[in-house]
Amino acid sequence: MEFTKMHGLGNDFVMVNGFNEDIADPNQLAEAICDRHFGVGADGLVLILPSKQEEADFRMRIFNPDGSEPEMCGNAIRCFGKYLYDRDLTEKTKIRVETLAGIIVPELIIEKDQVEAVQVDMGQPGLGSTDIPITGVNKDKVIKEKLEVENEEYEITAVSMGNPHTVIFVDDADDFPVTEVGPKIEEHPRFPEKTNVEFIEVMNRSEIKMRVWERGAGVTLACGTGACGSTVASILNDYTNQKVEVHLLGGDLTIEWTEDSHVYMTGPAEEVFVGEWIK
Ligand SMILES: N[C@@H](CCC[C@H](N)C(=O)O)C(=O)O
Repeated sequence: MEFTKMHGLGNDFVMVNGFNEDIADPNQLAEAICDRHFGVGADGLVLILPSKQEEADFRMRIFNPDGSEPEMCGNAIRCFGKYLYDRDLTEKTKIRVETLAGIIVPELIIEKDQVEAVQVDMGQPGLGSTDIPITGVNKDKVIKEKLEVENEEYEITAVSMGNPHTVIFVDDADDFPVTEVGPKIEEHPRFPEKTNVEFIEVMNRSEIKMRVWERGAGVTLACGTGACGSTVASILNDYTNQKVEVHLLGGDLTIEWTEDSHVYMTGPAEEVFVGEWIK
């Protein structure tokens, strides 16, 4: 099976062209191929597929390293756009991609026939408690909600970008024990579908610093949907303006929540190598 290794700000993916390859068990393949010791090593397996819906050009499926299938991945969809363009699989630069979070639209920013960056219309965030979903509260916005975790109480803001995000504002993101607190919140019983967890330090009204614990993946260098969810959470709490530079361990993303209530994400996508999986 031929694959391509790509990344968006160090959030790395094994990309497989499902037009050519028949993947019988993608959940199992994701666990094996994402393993950093016995596999290729990645934060996710991404399948490039024909769309099932007429309104979409292609379909993206993404699998976490634990084999679970999330609804969406922001860094992967930028890689998805670059993959299609570089292999002449489309002439479009604005591509409608079917995902479990609905149709998402990456737009390629091309300079000298190279994909320099990708701006993605990530759609409208879900703000209600049933959108996230989170139990024990019935509200149209989940802001400054108390969450008991063992003997600690955290104040959370929760946002859905198709997938669930729980945002905690901290004084010092670099110093925060992400690997200790992240998994406890990911698996907290109030999140029936588990959750991604973002730890956010607000630097000023147009910059935030983010560290993330991803559902099904653990610590990653960047999370696109997480950067979008965290920007929306920062705006809901009136900590920032509508357009924010998000500083992640792997680099920066520009996120804007515009008046049409859609979230736009702009950032890079890189190809690293191609290979053959022989297992
Ligand atoms: N890294 C991704 C998000 C991948 C899915 C996530 N782990 C989940 O389970 O929801 C991104 O860039 O958005």
